[in-house]
Amino acid sequence: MTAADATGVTPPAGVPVGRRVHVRVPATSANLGPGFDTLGLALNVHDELEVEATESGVRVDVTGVGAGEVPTDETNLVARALLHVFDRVGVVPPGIAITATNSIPHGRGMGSSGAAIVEGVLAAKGLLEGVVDVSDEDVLRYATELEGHPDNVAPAIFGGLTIAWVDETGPRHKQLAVHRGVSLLVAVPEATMSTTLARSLQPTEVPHADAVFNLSRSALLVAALTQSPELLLDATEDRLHQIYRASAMPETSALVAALRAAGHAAVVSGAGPSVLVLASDPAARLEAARIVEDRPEAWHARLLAVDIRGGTVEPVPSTAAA
Ligand SMILES: Nc1ncnc2c1ncn2[C@@H]1O[C@H](COP(=O)(O)OP(=O)(O)OP(=O)(O)O)[C@@H](O)[C@H]1O
Ligand SMILES: N[C@@H](CCO)C(=O)O
Repeated sequence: MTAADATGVTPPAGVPVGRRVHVRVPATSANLGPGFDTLGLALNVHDELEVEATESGVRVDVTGVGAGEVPTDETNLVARALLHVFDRVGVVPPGIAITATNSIPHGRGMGSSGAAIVEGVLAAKGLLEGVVDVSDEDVLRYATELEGHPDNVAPAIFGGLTIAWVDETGPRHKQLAVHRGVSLLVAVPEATMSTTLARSLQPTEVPHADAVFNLSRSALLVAALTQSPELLLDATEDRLHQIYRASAMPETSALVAALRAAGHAAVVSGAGPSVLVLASDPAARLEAARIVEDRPEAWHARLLAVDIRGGTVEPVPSTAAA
């Protein structure tokens, strides 16, 4: 039983020490050309982690991407997201031990920060099972509060293609299945690009004609990705973000231009510097991969698929003797 505090309000019971959850979250590619801060696609590259409620403190062990680079205390982005949820639901957090095995490249435009945030939020949801209900809509809300825009976190949570928007109630989403003819290529460079830097290059106002241009292309893109892949080249044109960021990533800009000149629907993936190609058939994807490999710069051409499952959290049975 939980005792009432001095105000007479009964605080929620805490999370039992020893409870463990397993979390798996996909990489994402946001914007998809014209859908700035709106469209996103989940990719079949995943971070996985185990999170345990402990007596005290926050400890993070990282294997794979980010090992030796990201913080291993409560300032780690996954830990921050987890603690944010406890704060929002008004439950005192237990100690936390996070063991992460990461595969999503950082700062490349494959949604690593959005994935890390969703990892922390889903871990909190799993640890809070039976204590406080955290719905899928809450997961989207808490993740967007930290990421600042919903276009990466929505596909990381729900999988597939997502349209995300924000109204007076908070972030919302619609998930869609991608046409089976669409195949994906992501060209990943050595260089990184911080999303914060990329966003600082955006103007606060754009010409009305450019806004109309992007409205038409983003509406068309939803049709192209779900029904009519032959329209992908026209549907991935953009005037709202890529031109403003091009000077910060000239090699990305040159690769997008070369691929598009050869008829491939290439766009900057997220805030860059990776390039996403939405190919309308597997042969076109291989031709695009050859263009990527022929560039003078070092690009890693990754043939990927759409993740349709989205982020998951599962309880890990206790190994302690009953
Ligand atoms: N698994 C993780 N654990 C801890 N910190 C992470 C993790 N993944 C990403 N980060 C943090 O997020 C930063 C990258 O975020 P940033 O938004 O700049 O790029 P991105 O999310 O990879 O790309 P984009 O938003 O364009 O898709 C990393 O440098 C690191 O500080
Ligand atoms: N919509 C975001 C995606 C990257 O986080 C941007 O382009 O800034």
